[in-house]
Amino acid sequence: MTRDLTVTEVRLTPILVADPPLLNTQGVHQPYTPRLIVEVVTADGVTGLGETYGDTKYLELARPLADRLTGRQITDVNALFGLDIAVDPARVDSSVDVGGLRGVLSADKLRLSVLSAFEVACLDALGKALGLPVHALLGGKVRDSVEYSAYLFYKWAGHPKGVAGEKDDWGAALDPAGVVEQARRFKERHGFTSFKLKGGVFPPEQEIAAVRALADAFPGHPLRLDPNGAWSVETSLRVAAELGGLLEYLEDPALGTPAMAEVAARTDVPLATNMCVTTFAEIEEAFTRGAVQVVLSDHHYWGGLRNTQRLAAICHAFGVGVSMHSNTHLGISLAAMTHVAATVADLDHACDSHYPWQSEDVLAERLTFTGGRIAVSDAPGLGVELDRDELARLHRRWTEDDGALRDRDDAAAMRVAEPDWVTPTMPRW
Ligand SMILES: O=C([O-])C(=O)C[C@H](O)[C@@H](O)C(=O)[O-]
Ligand SMILES: [Mg+2]
Repeated sequence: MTRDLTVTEVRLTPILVADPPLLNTQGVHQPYTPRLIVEVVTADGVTGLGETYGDTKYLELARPLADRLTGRQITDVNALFGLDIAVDPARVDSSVDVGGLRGVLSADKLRLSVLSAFEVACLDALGKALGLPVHALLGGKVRDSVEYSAYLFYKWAGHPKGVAGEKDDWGAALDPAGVVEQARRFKERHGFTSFKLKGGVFPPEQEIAAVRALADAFPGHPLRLDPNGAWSVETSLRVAAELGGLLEYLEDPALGTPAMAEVAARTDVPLATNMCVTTFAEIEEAFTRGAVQVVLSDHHYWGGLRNTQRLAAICHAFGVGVSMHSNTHLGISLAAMTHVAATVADLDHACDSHYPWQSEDVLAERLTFTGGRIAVSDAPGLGVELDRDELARLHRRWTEDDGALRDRDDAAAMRVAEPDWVTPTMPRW
């Protein structure tokens, strides 16, 4: 049977999705966060799905890219990466993204972050057209399920008074007992057996106490702590000395490759990052200086699933571990992460995922964790279906927003509760 794989339409739908009041070193999550849903439609009527960050700077690039993809074949993904789409320099003039939570900001990284959604959508469409799962298009799975880690956050019970937002049933977690209770729920609801605590919120002593409480409550479960670069080298070393034996790894204790290299040189605790190595250009310095022992790939900003495989190969060559980072994302991206993770042989750590925090999704059927794992789908494409009504509802929320929520700004969200809040100067401790 011949198929017409020509792209006849690319639909871009920005949405706002509910997010609980999760705390990090920059501030707190907004009640709604922007995502972009990409649909690539072929002449045969096959639709492929992709998802990426939805802040304005990503949306601006998505339109010209969508126009350039239209008329090409969905198999033309490599050429997509060669397209010279101009990036407004004003969009990348701050040197970091979301206050540094996503690492450096560059025109190339911005382009890749948008391209990743197009790549995933093309692979989904191709898989559907051929009757093959995405993992098969990536060379085939080496495991039938992918392990994820519970992503624990310090958290308020609700968004600040007067802020419109969805309610959640997780309650507050502001001390060791609250963190342990949250972890218990994660385990009960999803079966996770490893835990990551987002730190950098309270002084290190309090976060050390929380990790100790987790270790007491869940003996033998791998634990991680990630302050998003909020500590000095000396503080990082103190925390490493105190928690050493309890941690699977310490994630981005200090900001930037030189500081991470200094910490790494003076501790045996492995260091992981999704901040100082977020582009291929940053690999050489970090790896040759031994600054990181695990890179947490984010297929959005690394430029898709095939680039994630390339990153894994480079990590392998340098004896550096690889796993996956996650920001607020929906089921399309979780499916994409699971397909690529299934193809990486030496994925030695459970991947991160914010998905359990997302009460809303654009999928007709949510993905579910069993024993902390997502089963690798063998259905054609990503193996997920869009819920168009829900997509329309979340898009309506985006169109009705006055612009205040269309760009993630955790410091601004924090100022609603604490008017004097400013983005902390790093290192914070
Ligand atoms: O692992 C990480 O560093 C992250 O997931 C960064 C995120 O932005 C996280 O800190 C968050 O969403 O608050
Ligand atoms: Mg991190």
